Amino acid sequence: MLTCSSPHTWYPVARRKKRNVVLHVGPTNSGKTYHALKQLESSSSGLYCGPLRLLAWEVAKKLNKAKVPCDLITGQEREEVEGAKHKSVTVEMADLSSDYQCAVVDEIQMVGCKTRGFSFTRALLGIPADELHLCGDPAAVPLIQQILKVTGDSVEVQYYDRLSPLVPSKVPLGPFSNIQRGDCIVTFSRREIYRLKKEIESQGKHLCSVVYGSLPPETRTRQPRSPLLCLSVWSKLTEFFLRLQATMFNDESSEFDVLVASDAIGMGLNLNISRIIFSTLQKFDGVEMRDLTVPEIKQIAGRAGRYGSKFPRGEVTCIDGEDLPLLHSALGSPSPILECAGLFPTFDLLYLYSRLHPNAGFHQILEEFLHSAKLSANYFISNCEEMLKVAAVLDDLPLGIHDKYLFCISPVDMNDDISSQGLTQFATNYARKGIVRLKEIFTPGTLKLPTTQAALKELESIHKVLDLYVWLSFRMEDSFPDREVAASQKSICNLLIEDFLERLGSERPSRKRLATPPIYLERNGRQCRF
Ligand SMILES: Nc1ncnc2c1ncn2[C@@H]1O[C@H](COP(=O)(O)OP(=O)(O)OP(=O)(O)O)[C@@H](O)[C@H]1O
Ligand SMILES: [Mg+2]
Repeated sequence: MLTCSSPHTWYPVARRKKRNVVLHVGPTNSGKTYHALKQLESSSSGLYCGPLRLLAWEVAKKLNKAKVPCDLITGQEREEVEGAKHKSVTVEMADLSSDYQCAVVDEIQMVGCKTRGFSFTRALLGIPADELHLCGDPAAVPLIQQILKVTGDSVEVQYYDRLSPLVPSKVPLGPFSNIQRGDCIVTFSRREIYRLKKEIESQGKHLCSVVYGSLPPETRTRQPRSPLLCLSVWSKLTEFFLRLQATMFNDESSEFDVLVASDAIGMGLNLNISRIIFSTLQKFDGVEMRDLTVPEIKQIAGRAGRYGSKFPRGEVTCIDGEDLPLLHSALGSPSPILECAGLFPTFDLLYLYSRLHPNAGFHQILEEFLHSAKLSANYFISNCEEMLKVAAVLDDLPLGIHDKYLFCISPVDMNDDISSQGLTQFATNYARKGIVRLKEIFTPGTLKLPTTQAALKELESIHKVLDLYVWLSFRMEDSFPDREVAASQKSICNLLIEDFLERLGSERPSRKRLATPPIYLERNGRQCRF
């Protein structure tokens, strides 16, 4: 029986090194990432792993600006820079086969996340770097030290203090006329985000940028909208505008001086926010409505008053006065100590297991592996329900185990009929012909502006299918050759969804016609898993 009790042995390349691990820990806005990046910048080769696509972008931009050529790699995009020996990636994309002089894993407390934790654990155990810098919450220190006891690495902890004050307000926001330049209102439903934006803009004093996480990071442009126009250029344009808009809120001369965002902004980002205003301290977590946790409240609040920004003092408050006691107590409490880190078997391990059970299907292999996994107290097995559903579908197809593994970790939403049908179709066509043309499942140029909630939902599902195609095209380039078309249709989907949401029950504010730049961040871990 194979066990998961020694996951550090899954990564022999990293184990051949004695890594110098430095843990940079402290409150938000204390310079943890800054100091780790300084080391990265001065190294001959390096890797930055972040939890968000925009953070990976922020770091790539910073390094390139400092004349350190740096590639950007996320689940959905690759930008290679000539001569680059550095890479900035979303953590799921970390390449464990190359040697690095220096690597940074940001927001390392995410090892404890139910859905994405295993990717942080994989990076923690598997990056073969001489120097490994881990940035995050002090609550992760005992667990990381425990995990690294068996790796032979040296571990040093550096503590940091907040660089600029963060002041919880004694009073709630009050009327919306109290909104000021640099405010960021945080809420958790997309409908609420657009409602708040409309309410703020109807006061006639501010224009709002929008950031949320349920869609991938693309943004509206006011470019001509014909799907026939420059298909291959379209997705690059939206990517460009995302970045332009991400910097726009930071720009003092910009008219978009207020941000309305979901908790997708709650990690690491350095935006010019003066005050965080929680519209609520409750969110739906996919299963139930619950209060935000202490770390969530602290992370989100920590976006206000970033050191070096034009707001040297951050403030935080709520719309509802009844939320203030929870806000104050959370900001005054330490995060609970992390007990265990997420884990998911590597392909090599599953392959070995399948050799021992040659007649078993992939679903059975995965299921038995998960049942028999004996974990040390430091780990938990990540939630794999979705993957088991995919494995059950794939077992009817003549696919190799590596292909099955790849489809299983893809960003499909098996609870969405259209998305799961998309996956089945892609896998079937791939098994039959070895090549999957997009037009076999989707006709480009047929996307329409939704007029009902049902049509909106359908468009969101189509978006997921296109997203899946793009994801697969990055891993099986020859077999999924229509990436450009899929990516541009995906961008058009985003434009249409956003148009519908902005129109939802609202007239545009009379002050001026908006060219509002929404910014979508990734929050769904499955989006860029690998
Ligand atoms: N010594 C320094 N000199 C100049 N700027 C700094 C210094 N330390 C930090 N900064 C700047 O302060 C801001 C906050 O730093 P940083 O992003 O490293 O904080 P952090 O502790 O990683 O916060 P979070 O927990 O939110 O990720 C950044 O814009 C960073 O560039
Ligand atoms: Mg940071």
